[in-house]
Amino acid sequence: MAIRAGIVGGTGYTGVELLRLLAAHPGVDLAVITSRGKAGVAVSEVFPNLRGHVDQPFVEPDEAGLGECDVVFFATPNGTAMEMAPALLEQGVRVIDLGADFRIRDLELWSRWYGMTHHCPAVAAEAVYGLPERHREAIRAARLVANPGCYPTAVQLGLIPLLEAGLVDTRHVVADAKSGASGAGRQPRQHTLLCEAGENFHAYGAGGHRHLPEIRQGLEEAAGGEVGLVFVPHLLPMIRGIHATLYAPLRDPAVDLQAVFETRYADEPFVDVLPPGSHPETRSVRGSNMVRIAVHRPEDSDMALVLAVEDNLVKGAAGQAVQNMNLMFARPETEGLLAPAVLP
Ligand SMILES: NC(=O)C1=CN([C@@H]2O[C@H](COP(=O)(O)OP(=O)(O)OC[C@H]3O[C@@H](n4cnc5c(N)ncnc54)[C@H](OP(=O)(O)O)[C@@H]3O)[C@@H](O)[C@H]2O)C=CC1
Ligand SMILES: CC(=O)N[C@@H](CCC(=O)OP(=O)(O)O)C(=O)O
Repeated sequence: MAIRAGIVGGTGYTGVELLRLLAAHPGVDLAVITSRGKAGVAVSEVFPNLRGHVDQPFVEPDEAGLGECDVVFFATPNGTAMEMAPALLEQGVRVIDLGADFRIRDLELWSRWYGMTHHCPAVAAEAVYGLPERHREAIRAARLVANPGCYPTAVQLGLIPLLEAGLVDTRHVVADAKSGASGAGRQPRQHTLLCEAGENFHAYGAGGHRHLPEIRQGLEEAAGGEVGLVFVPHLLPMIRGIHATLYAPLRDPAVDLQAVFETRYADEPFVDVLPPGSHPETRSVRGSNMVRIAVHRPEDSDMALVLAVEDNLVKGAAGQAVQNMNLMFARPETEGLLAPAVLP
């Protein structure tokens, strides 16, 4: 039987990416797609790429029959899922939140970074962090999955092989990451206008970004202890893609880094460890659920240097959410996610 899926926030960038992936998924029936602003309008009228694939209308989130779904994805701003998820869970609906409401276990820390009081702490306590490469078995059984953020996915996948194996001096880890402008969402904002973001490049959040506690939580779990992390995001003048350059001081510079990464990810369908000396490009993953990783030990340095690329809207959001849904509903993990990247 097909999985009846609902999407809250179908008019945003992660929402339309979910629609693109789920419309082509053989095991999914797109039952409910919500928008407050476009209720009654056909999805394909708003998104012409979906004409002939998703022609049904958007509906209001409150009259949406979301309770009739098997799974509901929240592709909404932070703070929305925590309002609506408890009632859905009570009705037996499984929930995948693409936002950050359930990602951080320490809710005081969450409140400090997100500027809100958590609406449902008891529900938050049962959420499973949806990074399959770390929590596959727990995701299969989860009622509520906290889909990781876009930067946290790339940074964690780039560093966990080193941290799990205890190879790094964890006091001084640096994540220098760059994102395309779709990472900021579809709401118009001055800094993502073409004339502001085009022909321009800058860091932001250098003094502290809300992904810092999320990344640190995942890295500390992998390392089994504290990790001193500096994380600096940058806005790239392109639409999709994240490139993370990760610096980790090695305890033993003689370790075979290539073998460590190849062994750790040998069975991972969506992590590609590139041959030695490679420099992954964001366009090699554009539109695909793959993360590509290269590991270097630069000349005369005791650092491991990891380069990781992903599509922020796919493995960084909607693709990972579909991967999690596949696990939760005992479907093949890669179902609907194997299309190669779009190039050029
Ligand atoms: N963009 C990215 O690369 C990534 C984003 N994320 C996270 O995913 C979530 C969605 O991001 P993104 O798609 O970029 O955001 P957008 O701003 O592009 O879209 C947000 C969507 O949510 C809907 N919405 C807004 N407020 C509410 C509400 N109160 N109730 C119901 N629906 C609402 C909007 O539709 P309408 O107003 O019509 O109802 C719209 O469809 C965010 O939490 C974001 O942080 C995670 C990883 C990557
Ligand atoms: C380029 C850009 O602006 N990116 C966003 C990250 C988007 C995201 O994934 O954030 P959450 O899911 O954690 O809200 C930012 O830095 O705020």
